[in-house]
Amino acid sequence: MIPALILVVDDEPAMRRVLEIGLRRLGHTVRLACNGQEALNLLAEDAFDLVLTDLRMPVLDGLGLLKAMADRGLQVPALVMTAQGSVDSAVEAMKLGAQDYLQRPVDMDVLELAVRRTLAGERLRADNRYLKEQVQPSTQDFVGHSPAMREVFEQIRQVGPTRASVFITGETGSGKEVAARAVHRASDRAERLCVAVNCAALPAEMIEAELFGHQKGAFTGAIKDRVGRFELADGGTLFLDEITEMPLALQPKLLRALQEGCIERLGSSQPVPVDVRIIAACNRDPREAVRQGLLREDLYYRLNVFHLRMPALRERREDILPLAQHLALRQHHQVVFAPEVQARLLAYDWPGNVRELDNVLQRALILAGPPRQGVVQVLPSHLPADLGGQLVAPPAAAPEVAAESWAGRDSLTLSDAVADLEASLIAEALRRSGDNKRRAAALLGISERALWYKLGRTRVAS
Ligand SMILES: Nc1ncnc2c1ncn2[C@@H]1O[C@H](COP(=O)(O)OP(=O)(O)OP(=O)(O)O)[C@@H](O)[C@H]1O
Repeated sequence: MIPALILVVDDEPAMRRVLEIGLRRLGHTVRLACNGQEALNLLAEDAFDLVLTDLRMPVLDGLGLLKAMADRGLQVPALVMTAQGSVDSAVEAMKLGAQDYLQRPVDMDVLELAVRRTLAGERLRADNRYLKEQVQPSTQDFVGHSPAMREVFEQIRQVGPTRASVFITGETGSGKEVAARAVHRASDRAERLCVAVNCAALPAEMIEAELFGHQKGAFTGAIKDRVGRFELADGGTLFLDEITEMPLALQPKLLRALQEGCIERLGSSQPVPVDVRIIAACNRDPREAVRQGLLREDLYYRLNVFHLRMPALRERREDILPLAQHLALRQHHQVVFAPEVQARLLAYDWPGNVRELDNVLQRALILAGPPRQGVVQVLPSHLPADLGGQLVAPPAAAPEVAAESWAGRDSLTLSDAVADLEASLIAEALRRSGDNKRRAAALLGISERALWYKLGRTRVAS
């Protein structure tokens, strides 16, 4: 459990003392106030994690305190203590933002549970706030039908339930974060958080505080205590994306945290135990980064217990169309791709991988306009001009090539020439698709059925 700073507000000194002792025993730091006004003064001075308040008090009562907190935008979770039978005031308090209410006399076990639940809820909200800063992939969707992706799924199934650190490599946008979240979901930590940190997205000087948290006053601007992502991920998984971008000076501290299972917030020398599984990722060869002195070798070995390689999208072209459908559905669109669109999507090399496919699709959905009868038609004009156009269109050199071959021909009839050109394009499409008829048909911009028909009547060797 994370030790929290709790403000206890009660006008009865004996009750304050009992609560103080009980909460301290649970490892929390406790401050005391004897009415709402005093509480407000303390709230202005410190960053509290939780307020536990009585309702009936002189000067400013519990409801008045909750209202004043809301008016001042103080988002500290609050628990209220009510006298037995006073359900109305408990309801009133909940309406004013209290998380829960406890009946007096307060049972210490019930209090412990309520505090735990409230702090965990607050952690979850804090984590969501963090994660919203990043592109948050939908957690349940991990599409892949290709043999390469089936292999990835199998590896995740095997390594997921272990505690092993996983190192994911793969080109940008190939789905390393989606894979990391899938590993987390396949583990017995799935109920806890998977917290992501992109080491390249954060300024170097901020990474340390983000990871380890800080005490109030640890540096200029540290106006309150802050829990770091290590602590947020306690019991769960910490995903360190672009690990080779982590400042070299910080890497020994990370290694120590992994070896010792505890961290220290900046500005504090008190070790905080954390139970975190680490998944790291990078889109370059990590051994090269080690050779270049960007990634410490000892850290690399610690992280790379299990290596997972995400294949580039062009290595698994059969995933392109199902992924495109899936990404469109994510935007709540049912789509139909014109044959030429399919061909161009399949022919393109996707250096930005699934993310680039997603971008192309979002653009296409905008250009395609609203759905008709629930379906969006994506046409070639909705794709960027430079996307995959090179494959199906005959290359600029084609006329000369054709002209040469025409010279020695017996027949100059147009239908024979067109049939020959068609046959050679079909042969090329089959070659490029590894004799996969469905993919070859898409490359040619015709239906698979039409391809089978043409194969039946042409001289193409399939
Ligand atoms: N197999 C997949 N199924 C569904 N969506 C995917 C898949 N792979 C990637 N995506 C989507 O593509 C986008 C990029 O994926 P992700 O962020 O996991 O890539 P990455 O390899 O971590 O990228 P980077 O190297 O830039 O950090 C996300 O929107 C993600 O949801």
